[in-house]
Amino acid sequence: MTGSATEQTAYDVIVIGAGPVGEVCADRVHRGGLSVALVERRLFGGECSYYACSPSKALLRPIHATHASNRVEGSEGARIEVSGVLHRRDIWINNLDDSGQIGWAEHAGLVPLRGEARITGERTVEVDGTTYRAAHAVVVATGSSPAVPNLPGLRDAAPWTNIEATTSHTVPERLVVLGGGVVACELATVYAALGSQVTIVEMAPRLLGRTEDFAGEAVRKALEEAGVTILLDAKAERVERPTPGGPVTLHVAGGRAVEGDELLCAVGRTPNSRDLGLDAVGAALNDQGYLSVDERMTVPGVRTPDGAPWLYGVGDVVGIALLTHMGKYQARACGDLIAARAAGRDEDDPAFVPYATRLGSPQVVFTDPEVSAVGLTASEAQERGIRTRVVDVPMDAAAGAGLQAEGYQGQARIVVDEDRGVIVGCTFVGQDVAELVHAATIAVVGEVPLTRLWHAVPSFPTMSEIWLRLLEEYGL
Ligand SMILES: Cc1cc2nc3c(=O)[nH]c(=O)nc-3n(C[C@H](O)[C@H](O)[C@H](O)COP(=O)(O)OP(=O)(O)OC[C@H]3O[C@@H](n4cnc5c(N)ncnc54)[C@H](O)[C@@H]3O)c2cc1C
Ligand SMILES: NC(=O)c1ccc[n+]([C@@H]2O[C@H](COP(=O)([O-])OP(=O)(O)OC[C@H]3O[C@@H](n4cnc5c(N)ncnc54)[C@H](O)[C@@H]3O)[C@@H](O)[C@H]2O)c1
Repeated sequence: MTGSATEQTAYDVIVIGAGPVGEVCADRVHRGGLSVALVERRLFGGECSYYACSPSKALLRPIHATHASNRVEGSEGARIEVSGVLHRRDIWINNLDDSGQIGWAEHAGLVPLRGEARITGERTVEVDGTTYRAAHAVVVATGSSPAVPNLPGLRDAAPWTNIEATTSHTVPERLVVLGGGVVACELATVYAALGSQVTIVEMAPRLLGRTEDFAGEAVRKALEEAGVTILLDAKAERVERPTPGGPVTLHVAGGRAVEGDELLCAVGRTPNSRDLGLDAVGAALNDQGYLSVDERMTVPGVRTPDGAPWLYGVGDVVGIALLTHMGKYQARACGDLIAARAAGRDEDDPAFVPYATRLGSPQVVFTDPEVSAVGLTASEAQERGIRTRVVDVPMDAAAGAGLQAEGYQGQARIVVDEDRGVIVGCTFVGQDVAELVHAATIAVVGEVPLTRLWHAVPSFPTMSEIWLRLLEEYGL
């Protein structure tokens, strides 16, 4: 605690938003010896813990386990039990009770404050009418919300977003999904397995547009085999829901109409950057509304009269990588930097710059097949002018994949920078490929020369032997 007259309302640092990113940043700052207030308007733990990562993955795991079991001779017959799957999800989101998360914050030495925060001046934050001062820094970690586009009739139709789709206790008979990105594909996998008749309406020509083409194609094929109808190149035009809670119709360009019992809107995110008072202190938002920060997660141009930076942004609200693990990476770097600056220590330590994002963030899409990838796709590497060589190998080239499932299907790709002899991108598609991506991340971020990587021998008979096959195919 700093100061005396304002002793009850002053902290060294105030972190706004207690999602995973805000929590990690606050913890890191506190470990650096500073007092921290952590403000949350909804649930401590954030979107990720209650409406995004945790519930979606809790719902998907039984589906993956069942499919995996049924693909192995001798263990067929596993089946989904809907009530068990939903119960497991409820346990993972603690029935939307955040007391455990608040307990963690208190135990970690943080001061949790419940309420809506707004920046009202230099290092000053108001929370539901009470003003708090930060001696050193304010961190904006307010995350993002589901985007709901201005499609005629859409808002009036009360569409589901990830919030309803991850917490529902009922399974709609027919679910229309607007969008074909990560949220759409994962939640279509869930609801198709729970028994819904699912239709995906995506305006682009393919699913999972940010991944390698073969990944989106494999997921499309698998979803169709699971009974999902997929409309690509489909421009949604308007929505009708004459009776609240009744059937909902999505009209698509060309005269086609799709009817469902619920409509899930999964077309991206909107940063929670408005109504925070950011303009008044000189912070800039980019054209999509994300808070602009420099490479040290510091908001440029916002300084104390002494010239000290005091405003920072981390996580979804800065829009650099909308992923929990990448936000937490920013939070660790930012929290340590704030503590160093407060102590007058050297701020040039490279650890304060989360530079690995530039090389490409790792991501796992938990569809079946899974897609795990890091770094650049082949076309992104070519667009950057890198002299690339693309190496493709079917996943069943590794004996471990064949053991994992009868008739295992999947593909692995590395994108090699030929001038430097290092991998700049890697994608795996197939059952259980999630855990393969960290080795790829080490290769990409570590910029490990292929000639050195050749000496990293994968164990027999694991799926990791795909690395050996990729290097052999490359010519090593
Ligand atoms: C369905 C779905 C599944 C996902 N699955 C994954 C996954 O498997 N892996 C992965 O890496 N990423 C996943 N993501 C992305 C991930 O959820 C986000 O990247 C992550 O939640 C970002 O964390 P954050 O702390 O920045 O923001 P959030 O989790 O959004 O938390 C921000 C918090 O700030 C609070 N807040 C906002 N404004 C204020 C204010 N003015 N005052 C006080 N509090 C405020 C909000 O209430 C919220 O609790 C998924 C996203 C979705 C939608
Ligand atoms: N497993 C994971 O890591 C995971 C899981 C879910 C979400 N996320 C993160 O959350 C973020 C948001 O995911 P998302 O799926 O909402 O967004 P997204 O940007 O990944 O996909 C949105 C999709 O909606 C389509 N679209 C946009 N407007 C449309 C319209 N009017 N009609 C039809 N289609 C339209 C786009 O073409 C795109 O394919 C992602 O950036 C992702 O990184 C991560």
